[in-house]
Formats: sequence, C-alpha cells, structure tokens
Amino acid sequence: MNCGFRMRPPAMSQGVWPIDEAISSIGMPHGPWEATYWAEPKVLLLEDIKHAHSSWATIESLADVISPTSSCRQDFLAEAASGAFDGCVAVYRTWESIVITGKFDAEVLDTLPSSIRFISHKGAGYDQVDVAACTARGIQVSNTPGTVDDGTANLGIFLLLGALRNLPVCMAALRDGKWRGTSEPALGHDPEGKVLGILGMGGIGRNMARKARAFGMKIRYHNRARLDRDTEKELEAEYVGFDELLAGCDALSLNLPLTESTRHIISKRELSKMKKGVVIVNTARGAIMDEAALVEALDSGQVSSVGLDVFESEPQIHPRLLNNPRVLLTPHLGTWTVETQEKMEELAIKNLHMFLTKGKPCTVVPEQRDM
Ligand SMILES: O=CC(=O)O
Repeated sequence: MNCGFRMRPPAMSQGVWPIDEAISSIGMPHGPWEATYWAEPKVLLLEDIKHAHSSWATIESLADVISPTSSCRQDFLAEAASGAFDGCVAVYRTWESIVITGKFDAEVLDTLPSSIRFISHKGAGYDQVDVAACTARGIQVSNTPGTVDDGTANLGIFLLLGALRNLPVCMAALRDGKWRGTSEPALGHDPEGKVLGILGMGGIGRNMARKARAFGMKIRYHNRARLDRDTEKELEAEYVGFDELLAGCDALSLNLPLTESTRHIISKRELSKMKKGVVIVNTARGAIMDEAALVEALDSGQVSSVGLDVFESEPQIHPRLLNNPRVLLTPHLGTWTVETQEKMEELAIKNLHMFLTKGKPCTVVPEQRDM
C-alpha cells in the first residue's frame, strides 16, 4: 500500500510520528500492522536551513524531507498537483519562500496534499499565510514571535535616528562627490525629550520602547489591549487612545501586524491629525501605511522625514519614496542578522519537532490558540 510513509520497526524510530496518527491524519484505513510498525512522516522544506544545522538534523532523523524543484508559484502548483509532495504532513516555510509559492492561500492549500496538518512559519509576521483557510482545513500554523524583537527594534532605532538627523540627504550628497550637498543641510533633531508614539506594543514595540528610553525619549503607546501596569511602569510608557497618540507624538513607530483591520491604518486622515513635521518609522509591514497618502504628506511637509524598512508592494517601491531625499530606506532587513536568523530558525524547527513528536507546536499563532 502506498500511503506516503516508510515503515520502520519501533526500535529504530524513537519518538517518530506514530503510524496510526499519521494514517488517521490522511484518512487512511487502519491495518493490523499499525501496532507494531511506525512510519516516517514527510516534511516539505521550502527554503534551505542556513544556520541551525544540528537542530535540523533532529528533524531529518524523524522525517523524510522533500524540497520542491520549482522556483515560481505556477511551477510549484504544478509540482504539487503532480503528487510530488504526497504524504507530507508538515511544511517549513520562510518569508523569502514566497517567491516559490506566492501567498500561502486557499489555492496553494487545496493543491497541496490533504495530509498536510501543520505549517511552521519562520518569522514573526505571518500575513503571507491565510490562517483562516488553514484553520478551515484543520492545519495548525506556528510563527516565531520574540526571536525578531532585538533585530527589528535595533533597525527601528537606526531608522528613527537617521530620519531625525536627515541623514539620507547628506549621505547621498557625499556619495555624489558633493560633501554636504550644494547648500547647507537642514539641522537634524536629537531624540532626547521627544515623544515617541508606538503603535503596537507587542514584543518589538516593547523592545523599541526600552531602547528609545535609553535615548531620553518619552514613550506613549496605543495597542489593542493595554499592557499591565507593571509593564507600563517598567517601560515608563503611557497608554493613550489612537487619535491622542497621533496628535501628541514627535515621532511615530509602527510595530503592529498586518491584518485586514490594520491595513492602511495610517492614511490621509491619520497623517493630517499628526503634528506638522512628524517623523515616521515603519519596520512592520508596508501596507499598514497608505503609501500614496504618505508621499503626499512628505511633499506637503506634514511629515518631515521617514525611515522605512517595509513597503506596500515589495520589492517594488513607490518611485516618489525612492526619489525623496527625506526618506531613509532599507530593503526589509529587520531580522537580517546572523543572531536573529539563527533564533528564528531554531524556534521554527522546535515547532516542527514538537508537532512531529507531540502533535502540537509551542508557538501556535494567536488565531488558533483555542484550536
Ligand atoms: O519581517 C519579518 C518577520 O515578520 O519576521
């Protein structure tokens, strides 16, 4: 019988996916041999492991690992439809693997074999994965919260300081052989004593608050849920309403996930409520801001400068952001450090390991906590 699992005697397969669970997960009839033999599950690996090699070896000792040969969505769907991934029970995916699969949406899920029960996403933001479609198909999803906090907040502070100091203008002039430019550059601003508004007070927002405090900034924040008083006290962060946050900050840092309710949460109306000359930093997701409205606000001087690591249609960048010298840009590098990538891989692999051995990852996405 070809059910996509290799049989092994139990002595050789400590802790692997028990065959009866595996069989019931793909709806196969139980047979008399299940009690004595275990199966090796198959895992679909969508991007090579770059750092956590010894942890990945523990997965390889538990599972057959399959990698796609495709490099674009159309080919990936055809490869899945050909049965190349049949029998896979779990997927290990990354932000970068979107180039192979496109968004992990209902079409991808329906083309992959129905044996898939788990997706380990290496990353904190999982807006590339249609969690509702996964839930409807009984597929668990995990992400890697916490692992990205230092890396992303460090870049956020760099963008904040750089935008406050108008660094892109002088940096471009210098590279252009024009020292500080053709006219005296505008003076920058020090962060000390300025109000930093943080929209989204999860792990990255809190990390950003601690670091900005070290630069003498006053912290105000708005979040779906208010933090407990001890955390607010530790961060010296004042909770305010959304409009109050917008109206009262000298700089705004966006640190919230992209969902249908946060898409374009900063648009024309919100920008007009902010102090003239405000500085904005976005290390979260581009679509949290309406880029067209941002471009207008930069042109009118309502926003004096921005530091952006993320964009609405990556890797495309709005030409008026690219051409504006008051825009400090980095190409989605928030987590792009050896240490952060290592931590992300370790947690994504741990989630996969937990799923294969216990049926449950440790950091399941919040929408599925009650699943
Ligand atoms: O953007 C990076 C992440 O969501 O982890």
